[in-house]
Amino acid sequence: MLVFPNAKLNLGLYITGLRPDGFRDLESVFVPLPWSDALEVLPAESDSLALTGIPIPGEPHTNLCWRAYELLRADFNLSPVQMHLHKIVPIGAGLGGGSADAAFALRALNELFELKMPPAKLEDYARRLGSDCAFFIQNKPVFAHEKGDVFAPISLSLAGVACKVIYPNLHISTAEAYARVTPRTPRHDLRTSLARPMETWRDTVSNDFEDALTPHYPVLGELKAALYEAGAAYASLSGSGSAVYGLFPGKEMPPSMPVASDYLVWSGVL
Ligand SMILES: C[C@](O)(CO)[C@H](O)COP(=O)(O)OP(=O)(O)OC[C@H]1O[C@@H](n2ccc(N)nc2=O)[C@H](O)[C@@H]1O
Ligand SMILES: Nc1ncnc2c1ncn2[C@@H]1O[C@H](COP(=O)(O)OP(=O)(O)OP(=O)(O)O)[C@@H](O)[C@H]1O
Repeated sequence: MLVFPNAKLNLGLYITGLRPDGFRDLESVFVPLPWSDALEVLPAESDSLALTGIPIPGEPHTNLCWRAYELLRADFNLSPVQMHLHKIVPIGAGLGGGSADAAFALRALNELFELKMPPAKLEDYARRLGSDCAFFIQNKPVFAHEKGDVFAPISLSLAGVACKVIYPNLHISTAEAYARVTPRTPRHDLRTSLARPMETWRDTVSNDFEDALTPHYPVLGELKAALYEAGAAYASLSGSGSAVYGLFPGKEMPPSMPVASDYLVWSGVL
């Protein structure tokens, strides 16, 4: 079975409190971004995991796809599998790429072994692998709160909007990013702000990681300014960075922009 784990963007992200377990409470809207890895999962004589594409730090058995398989194997009688992950989505980017691999592995194994788990059950497994993972089980725009793994439906859709995402070849660790932010009450209600025209989001929709990280990584501010300069109606850091995106509604494609040769860029329509 071949699946294509896609990335996500965060529209607004507010870190609202510190939880007793040391994690933060947050509020954000997640939307799928069609920048994808490729993951093949097949029944096999013996277990194996092949990794190609962008190198992933860590031992293969700690890869989130493999951890997804081990999580299910602890509860179900699964035969060996061979997995092949071709990594395309940049790592440490705030795009949830590793989390998507884990969630798509759970979904693929559910189908392959006919486990018949409903989405809510798959989300429970996904939460055990990372805060971002559960989003990718249903993979549609949602308002996320608590640890970012509890969802409420939202009517917003960015379908058809031109978008550019720029990864400035900078790995920002999620834990490091959270450590730099002091939780606070959001200045604006996120869902109310997002219901207004996109041109107003610049003044009312923000990502708390941006204020905390930009002084340490000025390139984040420079990319955001360049996206506005190129005509974006809204531009922001995604998640804990370092990817920065711009939205260009009404355009068939985002404008071309010169960037350094070691940056990774996704341009397309959501
Ligand atoms: C920044 C976001 O991408 C926004 O969507 C996510 O919150 C990150 O989710 P993730 O990469 O799946 O993160 P996890 O693997 O669960 O956690 C990595 C580290 O981030 C911090 N963390 C994560 C989520 C959260 N709600 N509070 C936290 O404080 C913790 O220090 C944790 O050890
Ligand atoms: N399939 C995978 N893809 C990416 N990272 C993985 C994967 N499996 C395990 N990891 C580990 O997770 C770390 C990346 O986590 P990190 O949270 O920084 O990035 P991410 O999952 O790509 O996206 P985000 O920045 O949105 O959380 C890597 O350093 C690697 O050790």
